[in-house]
Amino acid sequence: MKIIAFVGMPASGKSEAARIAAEMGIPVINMGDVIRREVLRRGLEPNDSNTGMVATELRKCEGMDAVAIRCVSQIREKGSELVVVDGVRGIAEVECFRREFGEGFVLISIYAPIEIRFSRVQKRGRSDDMNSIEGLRRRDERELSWGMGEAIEASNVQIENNFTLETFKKDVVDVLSNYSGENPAQ
Ligand SMILES: Nc1ncnc2c1ncn2[C@@H]1O[C@H](COP(=O)(O)OP(=O)(O)OP(=O)(O)O)[C@@H](O)[C@H]1O
Repeated sequence: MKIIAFVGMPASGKSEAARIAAEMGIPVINMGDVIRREVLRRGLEPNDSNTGMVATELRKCEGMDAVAIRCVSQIREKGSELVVVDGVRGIAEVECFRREFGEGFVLISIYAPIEIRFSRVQKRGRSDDMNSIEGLRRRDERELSWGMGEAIEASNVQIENNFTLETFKKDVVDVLSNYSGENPAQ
């Protein structure tokens, strides 16, 4: 079984990469959805402050790999040879997946500079998005405090997302194709 996870700073392009994987017919588990589901279950509005609060609380009560542990059973339930995980946020989550899936776990980091990420956030208009570059910087810091930097450093493959969506799509398809198909290269 191969598990491919995407990691990267907010708005670097992880969801876009997961969407491309889904288009290739690969099942996708979204780690952010685990948190957003919990926010709704608690009857809260799914905005940035509530998703941040619930994510912090889950990790505080259940450990830094709380969200990853919840994903492992969902990954196994897919019963697929290849599953993509969108939204690894910290090194404890990487360690959890490596413990569970060993060499079958591949981490792909996606990089784009903050100015480009902010311009994309402004166009995205998601309910938990921030409306200033300072807001994005604060979110970067929150995610870095969860070990995002170490998770990025632990990645097996890096993809830059500084150019057009077409270029990014081609790069993501190239990397994913290495791991799917009849004769995976790695
Ligand atoms: N190369 C690109 N060119 C133009 N727009 C892009 C590119 N890559 C991503 N985007 C857009 O930028 C926005 C942010 O990307 P996306 O939502 O995939 O980021 P993310 O890493 O999943 O963010 P988060 O961590 O906040 O969930 C989206 O609207 C996406 O469509």
